[in-house]
Amino acid sequence: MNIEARLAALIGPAAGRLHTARSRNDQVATDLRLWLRARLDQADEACRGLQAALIDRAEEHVATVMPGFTHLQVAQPVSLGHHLLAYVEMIGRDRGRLADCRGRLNESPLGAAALAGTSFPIDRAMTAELLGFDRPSANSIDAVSDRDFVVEALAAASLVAMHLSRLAEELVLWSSAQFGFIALSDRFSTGSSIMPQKRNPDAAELVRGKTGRIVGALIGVLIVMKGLALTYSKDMQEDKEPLFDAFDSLALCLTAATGMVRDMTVKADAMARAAGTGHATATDLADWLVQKVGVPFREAHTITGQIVKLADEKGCDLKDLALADLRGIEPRINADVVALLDPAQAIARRTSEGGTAPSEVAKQVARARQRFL
Ligand SMILES: N/C(=N\CCC[C@H](N)C(=O)O)N[C@@H](CC(=O)O)C(=O)O
Repeated sequence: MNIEARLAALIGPAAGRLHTARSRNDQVATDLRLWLRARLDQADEACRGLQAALIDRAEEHVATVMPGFTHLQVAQPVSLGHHLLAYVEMIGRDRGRLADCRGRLNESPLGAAALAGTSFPIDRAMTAELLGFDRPSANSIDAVSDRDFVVEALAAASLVAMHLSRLAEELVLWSSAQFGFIALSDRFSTGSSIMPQKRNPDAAELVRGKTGRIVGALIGVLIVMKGLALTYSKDMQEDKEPLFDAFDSLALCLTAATGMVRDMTVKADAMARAAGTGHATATDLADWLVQKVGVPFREAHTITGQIVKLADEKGCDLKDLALADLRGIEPRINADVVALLDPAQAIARRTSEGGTAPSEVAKQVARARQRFL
């Protein structure tokens, strides 16, 4: 209506012809699809940038040993590069979802008019093509009624944000004094107004926090839409604020995550030390007992459990026990086991496809570059 008024001021009554065969109902549905299409493309590009940063850092740290966790308890040693590539896969699926959403939303509602179509002899295929849509929408009532493309985009954005939030949580943990695995750069951390020693991982915390906003936007639009009889109702105007906010927040989060990954200093020594605690190679000992001594896995599990208990009593890690201590519990253990318990050797053995051995992670890096960049 504003454009029409401005045109009237410029060219006079002929401006009144502009709205022929149109309604705000098909116009707003068209404009929103055009806007969202551009933002989905930007989000995809930003995801690709994050993948590039993760792949570069993974390549640098193919053989950097760190503890892998389950239940946030030390589980088995892994390669840091392997861990970072896990996020590359997640963001890769996110990009697939953004692309699926783009494909489905790229139909032109223009010409649906208010809801029933129009008696004017318009060419919907021509306007669809001029606006870069794949085709005109098939049903004029559907064209002005639904905002499922908004919900779908917000769902895809929520999944990206959820992945970024998990990455951010790890950066928060890893940069703490207790972990000491990384240092975030000054660009992405701040001091405290009162405690001079502090470096707070603000940017990572904000990524985690903004994820709540983005998921909130998804739930908000779903709730707006769920009770609306067809076709257009003014309630649908409430889709804009959460949608715009969510995509602004997502862009910020992707920029911050990419910067943090590129800038972070990896403290490989601290990671290696941590991988040598928590008896991270206990599974390797149990597997050796199965493979070399021939005991059933359950018995190997029990023997290894007794050895772990002994290490706890002595206040050391499993890998630091003397051979005599190991043999005191299981006499069939021999000197081969000493090297076996080294975390670096533990990762090197896990050569199964997609596994954590540096040789395998190097292959994953090369494949990820081909698939995503
Ligand atoms: N008021 C209205 N549509 C407004 C759509 C734009 C709105 N700002 C939005 O974002 O949904 N619909 C009228 C038709 C019209 O004004 O074209 C109706 O269906 O009665």
